[in-house]
Amino acid sequence: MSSAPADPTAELPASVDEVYSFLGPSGTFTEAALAQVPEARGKHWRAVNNVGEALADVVAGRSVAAMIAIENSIEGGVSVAQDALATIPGLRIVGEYLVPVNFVLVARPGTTLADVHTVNAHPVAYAQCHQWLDAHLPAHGHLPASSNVAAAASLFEGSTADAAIAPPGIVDHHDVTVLAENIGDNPNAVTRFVLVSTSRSVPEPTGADKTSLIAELPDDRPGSLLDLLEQFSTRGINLSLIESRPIGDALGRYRFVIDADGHIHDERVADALLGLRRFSPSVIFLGSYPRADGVRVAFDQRYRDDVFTEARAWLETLVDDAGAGSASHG
Ligand SMILES: O=C(O)C(=O)C[C@]1(C(=O)O)C=C[C@@H](O)C=C1
Repeated sequence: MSSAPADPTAELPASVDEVYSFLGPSGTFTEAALAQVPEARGKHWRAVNNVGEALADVVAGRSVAAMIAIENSIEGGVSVAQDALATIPGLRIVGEYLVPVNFVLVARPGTTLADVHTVNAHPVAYAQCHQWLDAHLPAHGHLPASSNVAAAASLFEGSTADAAIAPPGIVDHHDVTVLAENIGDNPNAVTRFVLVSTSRSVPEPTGADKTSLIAELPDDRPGSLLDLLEQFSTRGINLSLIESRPIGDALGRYRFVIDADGHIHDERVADALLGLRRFSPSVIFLGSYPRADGVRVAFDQRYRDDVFTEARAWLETLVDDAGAGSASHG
């Protein structure tokens, strides 16, 4: 699945810049996402057990960056990742990667579908295979796993599960029997991954960029969410994602996870951030980075950089005039 599979026995490199953390073991979709990062090629890939451990590596300086799943086209946002980005200070998204995901049902050799009572699977993968499971194993039980590859590996490590949901490439890693192929509800499912670091330097704008933010509403009143959305709509900014997550301190309190088209170095995006900052009690800037699909989203020409610059120059003219005691009304 990946060009540079992790080698857990490899010696730890001298510098932390050489280490990338990812959800292991080798063969996961997360590893396939890391394989898309040119800077990670030839470096040490540290396989960890969950998103929290991957991000803790970055915060503690054990790795330069961590690859984490953030959104699936069927399941939506990966809540554990969204919540971690909202609560762990200092994290920045520096890249976005897409991996098509499809799944097989595997078992120990000799097992048939009729023998399967319990299925081991990562919760995000499990949620993408409901239709097939309901149709073919309506009475099965689910045993959660830390990753899809870990689910398959556990079949040989004393797991009580009879089968596991895994990536098709699992046959290269374990001596499993494939009981069924393409068991995902949607053959075109895609998972979006992000590379997270603590670097304060923002990737250069490419013209096809995304800005990720997490913001809270100032108060619980009619129109509050509309006020938040207006910060973007009045600057001609499209949102590709907006999801609510409970803040966790009381019922009915939410924070909003937002992906906006554009880069913080785009005048319209910077201006929306200023508006958001004035309005919201908590704005987390998670980063501006190139879109994985490279799509340059069209926007209304009234929100071009030079239109903002020209308007600011006009404002400065007014201030100069006023200072000289001859305010212009032009
Ligand atoms: O990377 C893997 O293979 C995983 O098991 C994790 C994960 C996820 O966390 O969303 C990745 C992609 C799939 O959508 C399902 C599970």
